[in-house]
Amino acid sequence: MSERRVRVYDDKQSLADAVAARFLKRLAEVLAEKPMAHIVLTGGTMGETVLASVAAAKGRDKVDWSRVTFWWGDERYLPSGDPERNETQSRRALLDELDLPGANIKAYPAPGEHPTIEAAADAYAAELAAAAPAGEAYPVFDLTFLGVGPDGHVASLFPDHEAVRDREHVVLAETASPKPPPERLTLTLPVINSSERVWLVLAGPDKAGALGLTLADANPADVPAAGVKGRMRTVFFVDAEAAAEVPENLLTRERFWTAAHEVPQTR
Ligand SMILES: O=C(O)[C@H](O)[C@@H](O)[C@H](O)[C@H](O)COP(=O)(O)O
Repeated sequence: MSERRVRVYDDKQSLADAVAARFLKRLAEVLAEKPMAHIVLTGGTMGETVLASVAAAKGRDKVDWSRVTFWWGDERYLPSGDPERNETQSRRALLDELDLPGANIKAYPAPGEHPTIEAAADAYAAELAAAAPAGEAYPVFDLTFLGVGPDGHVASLFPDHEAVRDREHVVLAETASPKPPPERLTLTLPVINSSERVWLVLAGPDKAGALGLTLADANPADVPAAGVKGRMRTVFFVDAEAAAEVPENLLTRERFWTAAHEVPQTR
């Protein structure tokens, strides 16, 4: 039974630090149960801020990162190494600091690697299938991170765009993104929702409307974040500004976790 929670923190930095601490703890719990964890990262400033907090976290090196595979929910279709690529930003914030085999970083193709952007989407779908359990199209994602745009978009699934309604494909090309750059690759909503847990991380007053509509169960075609539902848990980690339009009874107000939540050793 999937449960939806809203956890509110005073400000953007304590939000990012708390999500980072929870991530390391959750990762240790996953690795106590299975040989490889599959994590889906997000682009955007909050996604990057959370990764920077993980990089700075005391418990970071207690994790056996060789047992973690990183995917992305979407990617800007830009040349490899472009500073605007989600992969570049995730590497800079965290991944390049970890003792992590390159094969564990599952980057989307860049322009030129395939004849078309649609072929690039198919190539990433094939990579997901290659890492999947027999007969499945993609791995079991233990945790998917998502940022949320002011219009309620998640990954590169934008309001009223075809991709947000698609239930057939695993990866799609978006060629008219209202958020630059226009060309992107994205997981579809069913694939995002196949995740055991989805954590949406939002900060700032410009997200209050989207969060309010999401929690009021708006139509996902209009507010894609409203269509997000992890198999076990869906948690919105937000700062006080983003929570401004959420009814108090839906909020769990938290202070940043204390060091009491140590990260168990998995190395
Ligand atoms: O490629 C991207 O831009 C992201 O995947 C996108 O979905 C992002 O997460 C949201 O736009 C929120 O971005 P912010 O956290 O910067 O507001």
